[in-house]
Amino acid sequence: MSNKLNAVIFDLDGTLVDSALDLTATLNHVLHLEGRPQISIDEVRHMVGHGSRALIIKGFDHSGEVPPEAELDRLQKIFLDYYNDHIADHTISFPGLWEALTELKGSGVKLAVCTNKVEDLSHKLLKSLGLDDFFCALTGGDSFDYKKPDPRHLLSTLELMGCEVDGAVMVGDSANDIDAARNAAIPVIGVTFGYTPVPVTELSPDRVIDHYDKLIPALQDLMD
Ligand SMILES: O=C(O)COP(=O)(O)O
Ligand SMILES: [Mg+2]
Repeated sequence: MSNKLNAVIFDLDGTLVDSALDLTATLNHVLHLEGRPQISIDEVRHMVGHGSRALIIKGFDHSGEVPPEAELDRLQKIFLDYYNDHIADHTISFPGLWEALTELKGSGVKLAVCTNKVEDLSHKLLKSLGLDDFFCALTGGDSFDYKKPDPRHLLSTLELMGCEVDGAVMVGDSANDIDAARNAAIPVIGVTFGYTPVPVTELSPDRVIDHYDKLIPALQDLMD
């Protein structure tokens, strides 16, 4: 790998932002409308990362039958409408993120977001949190016919950034991020504060950080 860092691609939920409260409230809104019991934030934390439809399926599976596809279409629409209105009620960026992004961008590294969340809503969330200006590209779960863990999701994001695999690093919280990066031959940093049913260390990312003040040292370490 080149020893010059050119691009850092971040996952969104559980990596850049702590969105579990708003995702839980949205899922509970849909469950309530369907007469299902509510679900706790700790359970939802283990269900995020595969997009809203997967979250709805896991949420319903938790208390009984998963609705058929046509019903899921209707429920996903309700979910996305409600989430659109509550996307940043409680969602915040993780500590130290702002400082790390400022330093990276200031040193000429291109930054992007690659998430399985819907692209429009991801833009809206970053804008609501004042983070959108840091990123030169954002791709979502509906941007292409493929999404993480498919490596093409990362490779297409890099293409939009005008960057090569060489000199790029992925930062993520779950297996989808680590698998996508591995399959794209991009080194990956795992964050311990995100949403994953298994500890991120068990997924064997190239480096692990527990706070954004460790990001730049970890990136430098990877480039050595
Ligand atoms: O599950 C989602 O909606 C998105 O999750 P991600 O940002 O971690 O890819
Ligand atoms: Mg994530």
